[in-house]
Amino acid sequence: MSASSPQPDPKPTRFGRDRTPANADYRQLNVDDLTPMMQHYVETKQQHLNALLLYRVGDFFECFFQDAITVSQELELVLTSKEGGKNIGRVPMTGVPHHALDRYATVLVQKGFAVAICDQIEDAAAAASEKRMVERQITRVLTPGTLVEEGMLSASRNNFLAAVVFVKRKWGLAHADISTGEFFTTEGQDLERLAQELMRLQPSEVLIPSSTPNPGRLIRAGEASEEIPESLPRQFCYALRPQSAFEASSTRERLLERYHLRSLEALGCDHLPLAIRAAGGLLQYLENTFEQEVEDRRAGANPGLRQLPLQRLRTYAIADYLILDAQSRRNLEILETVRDGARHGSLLWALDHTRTAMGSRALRRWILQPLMNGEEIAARQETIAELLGDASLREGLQACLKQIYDLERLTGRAGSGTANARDLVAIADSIVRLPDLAALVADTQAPYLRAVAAVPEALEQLGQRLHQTLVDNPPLHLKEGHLIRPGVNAQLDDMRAMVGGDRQWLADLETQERQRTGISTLKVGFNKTFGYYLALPRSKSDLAPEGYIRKQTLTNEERYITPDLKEREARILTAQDDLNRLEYELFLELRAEVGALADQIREVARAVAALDVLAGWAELANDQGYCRPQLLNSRQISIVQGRHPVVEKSLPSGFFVPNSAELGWSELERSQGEEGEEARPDVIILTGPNASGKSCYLRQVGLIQLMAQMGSFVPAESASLGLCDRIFTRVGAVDDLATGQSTFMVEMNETANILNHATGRSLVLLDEIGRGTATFDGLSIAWAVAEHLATEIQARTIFATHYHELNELASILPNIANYQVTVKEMPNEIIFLHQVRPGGADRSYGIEAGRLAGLPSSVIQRARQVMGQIEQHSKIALGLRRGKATPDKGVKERRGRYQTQSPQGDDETPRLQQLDIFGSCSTVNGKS
Ligand SMILES: Nc1ncnc2c1ncn2[C@@H]1O[C@H](COP(=O)(O)OP(=O)(O)OP(=O)(O)O)[C@@H](O)[C@H]1O
Repeated sequence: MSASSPQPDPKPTRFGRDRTPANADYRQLNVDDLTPMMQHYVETKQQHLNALLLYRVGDFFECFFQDAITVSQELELVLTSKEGGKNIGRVPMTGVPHHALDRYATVLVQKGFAVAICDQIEDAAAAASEKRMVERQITRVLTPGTLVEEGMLSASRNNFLAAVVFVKRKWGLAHADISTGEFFTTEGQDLERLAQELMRLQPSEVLIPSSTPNPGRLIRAGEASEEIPESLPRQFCYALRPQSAFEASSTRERLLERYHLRSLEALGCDHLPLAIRAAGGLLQYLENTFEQEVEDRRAGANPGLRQLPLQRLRTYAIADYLILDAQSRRNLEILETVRDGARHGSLLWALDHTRTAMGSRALRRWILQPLMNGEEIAARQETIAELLGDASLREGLQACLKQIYDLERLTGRAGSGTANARDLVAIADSIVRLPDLAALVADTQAPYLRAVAAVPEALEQLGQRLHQTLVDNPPLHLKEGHLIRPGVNAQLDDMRAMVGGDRQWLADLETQERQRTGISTLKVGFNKTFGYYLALPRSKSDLAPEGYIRKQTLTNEERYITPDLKEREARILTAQDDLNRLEYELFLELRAEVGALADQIREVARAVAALDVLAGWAELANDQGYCRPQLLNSRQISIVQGRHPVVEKSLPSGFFVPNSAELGWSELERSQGEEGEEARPDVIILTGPNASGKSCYLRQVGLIQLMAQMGSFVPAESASLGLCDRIFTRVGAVDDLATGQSTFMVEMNETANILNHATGRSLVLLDEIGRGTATFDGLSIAWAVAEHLATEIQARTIFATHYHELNELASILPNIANYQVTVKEMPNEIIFLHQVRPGGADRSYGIEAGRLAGLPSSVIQRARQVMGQIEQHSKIALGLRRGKATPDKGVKERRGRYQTQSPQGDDETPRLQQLDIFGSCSTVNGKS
């Protein structure tokens, strides 16, 4: 039994033949036979059929019937039983202690369950004295996508709830994070795009219209269901909603009403019917699960309606952002590494120099949504440039940002009525930093710096008021006083003085009674059961004076009360209750004031978060020597001496070998057949030995392009980059056992996806296509894919391969060039230079790698023999060439630019020497 689960019932649960506890299904029981509490439980459960119901009984939240079985299994708690009523017998039961509710509820929600919490809303003693059942109410329904509670959320990522609607291949998608208030909607044409967008958002819960008789059901991640279209990813939790929730006119009305508008034009979605339906359906769900009247008679004051803290709906277009599909995100290790799924070693890790939780969430969003708009990119770049040029401004800002708490989420909790006093103090502590931030940026120019240059007066006043009202370190509990400073409210001060007087009387009583009885060890004490008492050691109990009424006997102590003491006690306790109630009321007023300013606070919070990201990027650019890329409206990709942002960071300083890249044959050149300075290939065939750095190079080009479109500076000496609409990668090959697909099929699916969706504006990074099948099949496919990309799509492509035969393509097609990663062959070893140079490699040194990996020498020897024979006898039929790909004369001449230089070209020796000096070149035998 878990230490924190309730005491087992002495009577064990009866099990049926199938090992299911008896009476697990309350629908098969006669409700009238149930005890009153069980009847109430069942009534409540019937209103929340799709949630697990946690029902407060004393110090525990308990579950009964089938929920008890599920919860005990999911949380590994002991399943016990409780008497259900006359003729009923025992029903399954489990439970968690009330103080551990959040922890257990979080686990259930993370596992994809909805959890309804039914709490006691009055003091149990009051109900007991009137001999009636204590009143309970559903106080919160938790679902994966509707959390605001601290401790249930990760600070560095959004918790999105999404809603989708479809009409044939058209779709609408809305998403919201109620912990930060963000709310977005969009619509599109192609279901594959919808899946990509969901993969970007990684929502915790997706609402989907359904015509089942049981809408509201949650389909947990990975669970099979016919309700979910095949094209949608299965790794999310889906909540089935009735079709009516997404109905066109009611969703429009709901949005108009929410935002007090006459037309949705102001929200930018008036012309997007599916975006409206998705947003309206999402809003309805939130209103149902989140907005409700909260009553709590224990406190005397009523927190009232829990508001839904949503910001204004924002409409966006998928085409406004560079598309990076899930596969490419994975291959480029954007959020986590492929090997172990760790953040350390990912692009996110390399780019994260933020100081606030809001900043770290914004960073994640920006990384997943690189821009297509040159002006927006320029605004970010300008801010970085200004911060880069002024180290003291940057450091000052970062020091100030460090002291700003998570204003977005704190404000969300204030707006929704779930914030405690510490949350409000944290808001105040953050708001009072804003003028410092504004002062620091007073003389700056860049847009993101100007955005924090003025602090709204209302916020400054709010910060002061919060500080003046709340004590510095308030307790977590709101209903036990000690929240409000003296001098804030005259009535409160009077009450405190009165209680203080009575407490002094008690303190004096101890001294008086010690003197009167002559017992120096006499004490005045308090406990919850008996209230105030006078305590004497047992050895002195016969000295107890007249008038002492014995109340309790302990091993070493006798406890007494007196009529005077009881009278004072009644006064103190009543006054203390009144005092706590008044403090709570004052707190609620204050919280509502913060809630009323939520929009303004969040606007500032957004600006702070963006600045935090950019200040971090400026720091990174400064530390790592990044440059400001020039963004162009052409197909050009020119990177001079580029580096891989993550590999570089993981190697000792100076070890990474920079490489340049030129891609993107311009239309002008193509039409004029010109050979100017600008001539660049569309497709690079990249060859080189195993472990020479091919994958690293192609990833580096992709990451530099991505970083540039995020608005960041990039690891290069200089870069001129045309905006990309999409980056595709196919790197490595793994079996997708979960979907039953072989390595080769996964590879082909991904390749098909690229060929079907890439455009002339895309960047395609292919690593070893075709290696998962027989050599000739693989080579033929690789050949055809490269040809298709160069001729049909003309996408900028880097194609890393060990099929050296592909080097032939460059002599056929004008926009293909060969590059290789060079090595230096020594008598007993190969030195990796990691330099990308024009020309094609003719060896992979795979057998060398095998030798150094420890293959038996007999195997190595035999492999060399076999290779010699194959090289002698095999000839790849180059009849694979396509007629239309025959190059013209101009092309043959241009080809020399890419091909004639040998790998052992002029500048190789100096590089080798330089590497030797720094000891940075690696060798296949691992020595440097
Ligand atoms: N430019 C570079 N400077 C320094 N080290 C590098 C560079 N490029 C790659 N490396 C190092 O070489 C290792 C191997 O690189 P990479 O995986 O890119 O090789 P590869 O050519 O793709 O190999 P294979 O063909 O076997 O897949 C990397 O882990 C990295 O540590």
